[in-house]
Amino acid sequence: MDIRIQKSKLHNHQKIQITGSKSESNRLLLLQALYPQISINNVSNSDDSVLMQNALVSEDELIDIHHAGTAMRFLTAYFAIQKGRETILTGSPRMKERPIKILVDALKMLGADITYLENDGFPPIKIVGSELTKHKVTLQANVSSQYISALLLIASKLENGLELTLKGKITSVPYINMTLSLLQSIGVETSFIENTITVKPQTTNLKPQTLTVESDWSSASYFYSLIALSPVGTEITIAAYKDKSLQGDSVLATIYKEFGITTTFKDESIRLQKISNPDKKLKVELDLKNAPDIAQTIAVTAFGLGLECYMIGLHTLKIKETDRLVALKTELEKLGAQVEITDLSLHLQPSENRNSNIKIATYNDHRMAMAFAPLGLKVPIDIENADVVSKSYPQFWEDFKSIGFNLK
Ligand SMILES: O=C(O)C1=C[C@@H](OP(=O)(O)O)[C@@H](O)[C@H](O)C1
Ligand SMILES: C=C(OP(=O)(O)O)C(=O)O
Repeated sequence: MDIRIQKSKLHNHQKIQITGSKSESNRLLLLQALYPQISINNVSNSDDSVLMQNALVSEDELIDIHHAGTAMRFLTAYFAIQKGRETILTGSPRMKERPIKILVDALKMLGADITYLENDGFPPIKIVGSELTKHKVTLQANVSSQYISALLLIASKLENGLELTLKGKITSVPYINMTLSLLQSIGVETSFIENTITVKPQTTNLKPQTLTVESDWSSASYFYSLIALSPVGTEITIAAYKDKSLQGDSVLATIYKEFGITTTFKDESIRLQKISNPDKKLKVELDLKNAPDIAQTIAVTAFGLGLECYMIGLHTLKIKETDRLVALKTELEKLGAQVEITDLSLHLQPSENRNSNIKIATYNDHRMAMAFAPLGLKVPIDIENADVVSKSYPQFWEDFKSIGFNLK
């Protein structure tokens, strides 16, 4: 399904409810499978969380996780400790290009039995569940934090817990801290000192408890972009958010101040208001190693405002749903932008040039579709395979329509 966004204007003062964080949900679903005393409120209705949920209750040998990277990594660790069970974990063609060797090597060092079924270092993999008897492992931390979170999530079920030593510059740190915070909130003891993370084994039963997932901050980014591209005075309220978030993408509130947006927390909601237009000479400079999922949104906001934007810390973007650096450059250039990329950075030149009626390719990447949609406030635009949004935000187009977007 392609979507055409005609030139649109937002209804002011709207309120939108956003589904639970995909990252928090996928962690808590796995923890709930290990500790059934846990109940979860506001679980994400994203495809990736539904796939995670189904995989955890499935009794099939073959589990296909489609495009869900977090689920792929977390389930690799989960099935490695399901004693006596054989599981084949596979995914979409792109998933078979997303590396998993660092995690598989670490699990094997702890005693796991995992083999590659096609290409070394990549899914599909065959896992024979066993008791992992070792408890110390060192792994490279600069490729994806998901490998680290996967190990931490199963750690309290290992006989002696886990002592993880991280090598190299640690990437996407807030996601590691989110995992540790959720473990602590259910009662598991953890510590993170310098480059060593320790998780104690959980020997007693956890008490029954209900945890509430905060709404997804990466999804909130598209509303920040919308408000940034709207006239001064426009505002929107989105729910349900907390002042103290576990999600690193909550840094949006700080980043979008530069684009003239204020964020006010009230009654578990945030109100985004456009209070000024940024100076045309503004150069947006950011290191996004802690918040890689909002890079596409920010690049498109800067383009829509005609601003120069230089972002570093983007080394993980090449191994996500698509090579997001190449995808951003290709699609922004179709619209008239000038973009240079390296393996870890993107530089967008300032320009008022904006071609209209361009068809944006989405490369099976939900964030390509959602990041480019707000440009519909400036020029008519087509989004190819617009249903990719369901990977993290199935109601995305309904919500955009309800606040004034003219979609065909
Ligand atoms: O742990 C998580 O929930 C995630 C970690 C990040 O991945 P990397 O650590 O690979 O950057 C992020 O991009 C992804 O969308 C979700
Ligand atoms: C990178 C993402 O997800 P995953 O790695 O879980 O596929 C994302 O949602 O932007």
